[in-house]
Parts: sequence; C-alpha cells; structure tokens
Amino acid sequence: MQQLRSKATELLLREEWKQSVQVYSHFINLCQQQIVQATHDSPQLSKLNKSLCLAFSNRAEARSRLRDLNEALVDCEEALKIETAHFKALLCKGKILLSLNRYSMALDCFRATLMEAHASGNLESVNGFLEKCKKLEYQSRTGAFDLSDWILNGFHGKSPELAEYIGPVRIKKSEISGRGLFATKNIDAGTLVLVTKAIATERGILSDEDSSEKVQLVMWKNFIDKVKERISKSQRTHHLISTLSSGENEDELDVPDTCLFKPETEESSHSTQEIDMGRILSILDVNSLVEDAVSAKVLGKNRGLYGVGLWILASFINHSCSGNARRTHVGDNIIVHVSRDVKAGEEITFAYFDTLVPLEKRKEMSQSWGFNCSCKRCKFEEGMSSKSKQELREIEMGVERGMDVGSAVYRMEENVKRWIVRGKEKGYLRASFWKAYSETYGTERLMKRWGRRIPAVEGAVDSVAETVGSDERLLKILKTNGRGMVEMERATKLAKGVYGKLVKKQALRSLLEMDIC
Ligand SMILES: C[S@@+](CC[C@H](N)C(=O)[O-])C[C@H]1O[C@@H](n2cnc3c(N)ncnc32)[C@H](O)[C@@H]1O
Repeated sequence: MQQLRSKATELLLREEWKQSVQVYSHFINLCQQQIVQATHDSPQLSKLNKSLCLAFSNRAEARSRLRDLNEALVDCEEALKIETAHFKALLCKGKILLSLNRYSMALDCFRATLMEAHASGNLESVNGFLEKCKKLEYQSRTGAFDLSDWILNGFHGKSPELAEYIGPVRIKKSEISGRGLFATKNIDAGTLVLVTKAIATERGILSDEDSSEKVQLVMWKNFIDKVKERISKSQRTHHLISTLSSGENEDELDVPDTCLFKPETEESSHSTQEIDMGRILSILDVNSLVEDAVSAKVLGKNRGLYGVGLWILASFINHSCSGNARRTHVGDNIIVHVSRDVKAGEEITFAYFDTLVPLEKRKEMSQSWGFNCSCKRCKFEEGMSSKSKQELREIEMGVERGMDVGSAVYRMEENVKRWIVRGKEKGYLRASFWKAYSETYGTERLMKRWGRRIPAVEGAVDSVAETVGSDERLLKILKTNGRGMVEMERATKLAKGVYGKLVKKQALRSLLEMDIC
C-alpha cells in the first residue's frame, strides 16, 4: 500500500492524470478492504481512514483535470464523509462546482476552507477563488455584466470570465415553429436575457477561399468529437442536448422546464438513456451556431478566426426577419440581449442570417437553413398583392443592375405612400431595401439629388431599428450623416441595442470609434 500510494502521488505530481487515477483506484480498493478488517476504534483504523480520505481527494483532483467532473465530485463527497472539513477535498469540490457554474455552492466550499487555508499559508489562493466566485455569483443572480475595462484595454489578455445567467425568459410553444424563448416581463433595449457557456466550440483561422471549405469540414469533425466527449462524460449534458430539435416534427416536441437549464439543477434526475449518435448529429446540424454571423458580435477575436459551437438554451431561440435580439460572443460564452424594447409575452428572436435584404433573398437563406421562414415580416411581404410584389421585384432587380439607388429609394417611398403602408410594415419594406437606402444616405452626390425627396436619415433608421432591431449598419449611416450631439445620443441608444448593456458609456463610445461596427 505504501508503494502504491507513493506511485500515485508521483503520477499526480507529474500530471499523469489517467495513470494516477488508476493507481489511486487500486489503493482505495485495498484501503477499503483493510478498513473492513480493522478493529473498531484502533489507531490503525484511524490511520487507514486518513489515507483513504487523502486518496479520494487526490483522485478527485486527477479526475477533475480529466474533466470527469461528476466522478471527481463523488470522490470529494467520499473524502468529506470521512473528514467533513478536509481542506484538499473542500478546495477541489469548490473548484469543480465553480467550473460547473454552481456558484453559491462553490462559495460555501471555499468559505469552509478559510480557517485551514489561514493555518496552512494558502489564504491568498483561497481568497482568489472566493473573490472570483462572489463576482460570478452576483452576475448570475443579477445579470449585471460589465466588460468596460477589457474593452477599454483594447481586448488585451484573456477574455473575461462570465457567469451563466438566465434572465426574464422562459421556453414556450411558439407560433413560428416548435418551441421558442419568450419574455416573462417588459424588457428594454440592451437588456441581457441570457449568458451561457458553450457545450463545445471549435475555432480555426480561415485564410484563402480554397482551403476554407476543407478547414471548415475538419473543424466540424473536431467539433462533433468534442460534443461526443462531453456527452459521454455527463448525463446532464446528454439529457439537455436531447431536449433540442433535430428538425423533425418540431411542433410535437415537449416544452422543457426552463429551470432545467440552470446550472444548479441536479444531475441525478436524468435517465441513463443510450446515446443515439444519429439524432445527436441532426441536433448539431439544426442548432450549432457560427460565431461570425451577421447578427453576432465577436468581441476580442483575431481577424479571420472562425468558430462553431453549441449553446443549449440559446438553441431555443427561433429566427425572425424582424428579430428583437442579438448575440455577442465573448470567449466561449454567448450573450443574448434584446436589440429593441420587448413586451412581456413576446417571443425572443434573432436573425440566423442577414435580414436587411429583400424577401426572395431571405427565402433562399432560410431554405438553406432547412426551413421556410414563417415570421411576421415574411408573412406580411408574402401577403402583399401580386402587383405590389411585382413592383418590389422590379426595384430589386433595378438595384442589382446598377439603377440609381436614390431613385430606387424614392420609388420605394412613393409606393409605400400609395399602398398606405404604415408603422412596422413600413419598417419591414425599408429594411428589405436597406442597401439602397444606406448607399443613398452615405453618398453626398446622391443626397444632393434625392435628399429633399426622401425621408430624413434619422426617420428611416428609426423605423428600421424599431422593426428589425439595432444593427451596426444603421449605426454606420448615422455616424456618417451624424449632425452633432443629437445623433451621438441616438447612436449611443442604437449601440446599446447592438452590443447590449455590457459596457458603460465610455467603453460604448470606444466601441463606436473602433469601427468594429
Ligand atoms: C435552433 S432551432 C430553434 C428552436 C426550435 N423551434 C425548437 O423547438 O427547438 C432551429 C429550428 O427552428 C425552426 N425555426 C426557427 N426559426 C424559424 C422560422 N422563422 N420559421 C420557421 N421555422 C423556424 C426550424 O425548424 C429550425 O431548424
């Protein structure tokens, strides 16, 4: 036993985790056998128990390094059954709970180690964990995230650690398709609705066109392998992924309780169903997101970096061509915020693809995603009279063939008046032809010619932002046409919709100036 113990410790120190787990397991077995045979209350029994406790906590450490977190947690519990305040076991348990995003339970563990940490000279490192844990626990409770410092430092260093957070939203049946995410109260533009960590991500640099497809294929394979590994190591992950749509009979799928996705929800209630890899692959096909989509901001990334990932709760968000939310990626986190004011009960939707384009283009895009878009904007545009649709197609084709974009905007506005299209619907049509609007507003020559016959830039920007949500291209036009402080204020409001309430005013201005929008 002595030899086994030394060997296991040596392997642990050499960071040979797998072998160390094996040797500790052997040692633990022997130790448990001897405990059964030892005399009650004997000094030998207490020595054996001490060794067993340490072995459990060391095996927990090795298992946690291998990301076998659940097994590692069980080991910590075993160690703590023997010695309720065992420093190493408590510290290891705290670290595991922290990486499982169970902040308040982790906080309890770190607090329980404080006395021993003080006595053994480990106070500084324990305090480090405590502070981190407190910050994350606060974020996950309040949704108060602040990336200002990181942004003002030019995204220097590692991306900030963010807590998982579920805001005022719940999963419900959707009129669009299957299940969707819905606001449970009125939410104002920029408010965060969720922050979740990816189950797995895969990133790579895409260089020239030729190699990028191959690189993407390899990345997709690696990504699938990572998801497989995560599923094999956690029944909870497997169960949560299984709640997602595989694209078939979506309207018949169960509506899971939103609480299920809270990190604190216990593992034990899940069945040990077999992994159906075919279904998992379909689920990944339907639900994986790329990080550099038009509707996503990726903060702090290098140019050319391409990433794919699976974020479970965000996977319940349906697409809409008049979406009210956007996503931002920071490290492995997805942050979803509303990009315009949202009423209680409204479905939270974001754009899977660029929606500042005409209906036909959007139809092609949604079909390439495997569905026919049934959002309100598409329904409205499809429901217009065939004469009006023909007129819109002509303008669209005219713009494609190089027609004067100013005259396209003028024709659009005249049509909108003639067809008596008002409010939101006006915004829908302007959004469909935004390319022509933005080129007109952004070109001095065109503004000289058409400026007085078309609406002011602010009005057009507002109507589009109110219907399809804030977008960096709207911001850009405001910036080029901006006239002093009023536009700066309007731009700041729009920027909140683009980036979410993640930064204070100064950092928001810095983002605006960086021109990443
Ligand atoms: C990421 S899932 C969204 C959540 C899904 N509705 C569910 O019940 O799990 C994507 C799938 O939802 C459906 N979907 C999303 N947006 C849609 C839309 N605008 N129109 C029709 N179907 C949509 C499509 O079947 C798509 O493949």
